[in-house]
Amino acid sequence: MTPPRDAGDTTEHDRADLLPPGHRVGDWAVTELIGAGGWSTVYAARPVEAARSRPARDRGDDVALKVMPTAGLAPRQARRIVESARREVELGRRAGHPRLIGLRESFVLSAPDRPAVDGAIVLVMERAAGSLRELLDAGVSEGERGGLIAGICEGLAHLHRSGWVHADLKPENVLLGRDGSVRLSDFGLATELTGTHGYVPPLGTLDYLPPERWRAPLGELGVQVRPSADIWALGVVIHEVFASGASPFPGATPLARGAAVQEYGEGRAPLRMDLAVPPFWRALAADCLAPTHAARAPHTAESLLARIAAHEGTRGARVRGARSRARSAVLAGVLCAGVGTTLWSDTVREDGFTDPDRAGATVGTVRVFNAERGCQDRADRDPQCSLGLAIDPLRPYAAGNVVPTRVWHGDDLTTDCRLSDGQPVIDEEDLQSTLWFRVRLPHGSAYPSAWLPAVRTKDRPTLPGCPHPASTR
Ligand SMILES: Nc1ncnc2c1ncn2[C@@H]1O[C@H](COP(=O)(O)OP(=O)(O)OP(=O)(O)O)[C@@H](O)[C@H]1O
Repeated sequence: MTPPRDAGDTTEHDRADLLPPGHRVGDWAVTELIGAGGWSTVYAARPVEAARSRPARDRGDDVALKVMPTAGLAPRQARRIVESARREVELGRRAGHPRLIGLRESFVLSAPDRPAVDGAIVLVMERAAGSLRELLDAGVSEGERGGLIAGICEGLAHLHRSGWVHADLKPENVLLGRDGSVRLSDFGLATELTGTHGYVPPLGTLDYLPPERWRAPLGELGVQVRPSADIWALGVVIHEVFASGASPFPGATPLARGAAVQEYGEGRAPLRMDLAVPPFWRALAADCLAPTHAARAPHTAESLLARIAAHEGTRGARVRGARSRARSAVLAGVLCAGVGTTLWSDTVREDGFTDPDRAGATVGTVRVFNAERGCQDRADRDPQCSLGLAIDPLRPYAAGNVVPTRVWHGDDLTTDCRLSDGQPVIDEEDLQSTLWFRVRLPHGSAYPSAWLPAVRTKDRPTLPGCPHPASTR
């Protein structure tokens, strides 16, 4: 919960705030420091009685104490802390769920001997074994990743169903039980929706703010947020889980990455995900990271969860089927070896695409160019190096507007016309073009033809202009 104008890191705490092991806080005795955020310090603690009578290894009743000091703060800051605690307590009371960290009680600490924490607000929470941030730092195993993301989605789906927006989703706030199960935490910014929006103070963690938050006006009630803001943050987290903690947005600092988010949001830069993110999760993250609220809104936590369930359900079957497919692929490779590299040069058209055999018809070839480093030398048609072809060249070139058929660097596509005033597309080298080529797809494809943006090829064959397509928007 860091002010957006900060660098996104938590501030250093005054050491006088820190409570030593054994210090009594209400009915609890501090056992160790867990960590500190911008406005609070979190300690592990156990019930005072148990601290005296039970062996250290018995941690069944361990709790986490979130201590939010108010002493010495300006009245506005103190009000902010009180408001943040109120939100946490309210949400804990009304929207409890196995995927949300449990809140046991809250009270104001009386500690006249320690003025730094006297009057602090204390939340007594279920203690988690760690956070997703710690797991990312240590390295998440491949087998854990899907389950973690599904757990986060379950928590978000419950929050959104209950009419709340978390508004500060990030790996520090994804806590993990001893069994690895997910518990969302830190509801200090969570807000209840009134209609389609909720309002939050102008705080948050820069790396997880969607493009629209960077220009959101600050009204009397705060800044407007919608559930799609949590979905954006989820997209960043998915990327981090699969790309060793790396953000999908380039930049050495949270502010620089924030600038990259804004460029992307304004259509001035493409979304560039790490190649380590597997295709299914890449597509899911891309939907979460749709640049506008409107494009993101169809991707609810519920719908993402359903997609994950279907994917995880078929994963076992796919792994089992992979061996036999690998055998078939070897056979297919042998059979195709003499065919050459021009794809889909067979005749036929049902859809208005020019029949190359027709007298006088003009067709050309465009060779696919993938500017992404590491993808040009690969011959294995790795899905992570594949490029999409648009369904509609008048709509944004993004997930949701691409045909299922993928293409790779070096593929030759047959094209019969060019459209000069399609949707502008910017490539990885910041070249922008509104030129598109209509290309034909192989028999049996879901669409008979699709559109290649000119930034994805170096070729400029002489072709007639395409009849202007009616947008499918
Ligand atoms: N119930 C809990 N059990 C175990 N660890 C917790 C618990 N609650 C918070 N933590 C950990 O304590 C640390 C501090 O949490 P806190 O909520 O104060 O700040 P933050 O989320 O890191 O930052 P900020 O709130 O300023 O955005 C975090 O690393 C968090 O993972």
